[in-house]
Amino acid sequence: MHVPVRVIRPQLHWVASSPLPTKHGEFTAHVFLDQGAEGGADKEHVALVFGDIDGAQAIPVRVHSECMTSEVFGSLKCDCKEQLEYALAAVARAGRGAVIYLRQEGRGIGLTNKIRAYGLQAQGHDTVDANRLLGLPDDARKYDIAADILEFFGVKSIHLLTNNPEKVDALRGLGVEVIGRLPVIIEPNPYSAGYLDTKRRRMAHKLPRLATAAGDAE
Ligand SMILES: Nc1nc2c(ncn2[C@@H]2O[C@H](COP(=O)(O)OP(=O)(O)OP(=O)(O)O)[C@@H](O)[C@H]2O)c(=O)[nH]1
Ligand SMILES: [Zn+2]
Repeated sequence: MHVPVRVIRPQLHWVASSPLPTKHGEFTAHVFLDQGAEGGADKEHVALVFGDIDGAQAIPVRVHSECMTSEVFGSLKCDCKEQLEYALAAVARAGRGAVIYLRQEGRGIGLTNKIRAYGLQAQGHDTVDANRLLGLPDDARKYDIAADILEFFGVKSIHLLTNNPEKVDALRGLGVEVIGRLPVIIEPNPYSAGYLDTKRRRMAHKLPRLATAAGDAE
């Protein structure tokens, strides 16, 4: 059987797609093979597309970063899984849009380092200081592949589902026309409250101020 592959750029290929029914409706899952990943390992990024987005303007798009701990294991330490669910529902409700799922676990430092950082957080350090104690950047993510994927689909302009203004700036810097930002606010729980507050205070995320600082040890 001939398996079609489309080259987006030398180390980024569209390699597969299929309808994917979800509890939010039927998406089409597209897989993009990234052979430019640092350390040599290939990465498979996913775009979940709802409706016809070719040439689309002002559609809702979420550029989401992998978080195995919450999305697979149900960790309560962060809001990632609920943000992902929220975004899928919002895109389906809008009738067209996309969720781009990038395999940059732990804000790009990888699972091993994220778990090391969690170990430091368990000793009382916040999410920013934990990364720094490991000699790692606060945020090591890149969004060039998301920009390439949007261009591949012919998307003209988007509303970005995020609380992170740096993500908006990064995508704009890569040539994506981001018309506006749609907040993705998830109610904190006792384990995530300190983390979300740190994102508000130290990472400039547009999040509501905490009523109390309870659970602040992250
Ligand atoms: N290094 C590190 N990464 C974390 C931690 N908690 C969650 N992450 C990762 O953070 C990434 C998500 O980034 P966030 O800062 O939650 O949110 P964002 O994507 O910048 O902003 P939103 O678009 O509003 O979600 C995922 O890759 C998670 O695995 C942590 O304590 N340390
Ligand atoms: Zn998370």
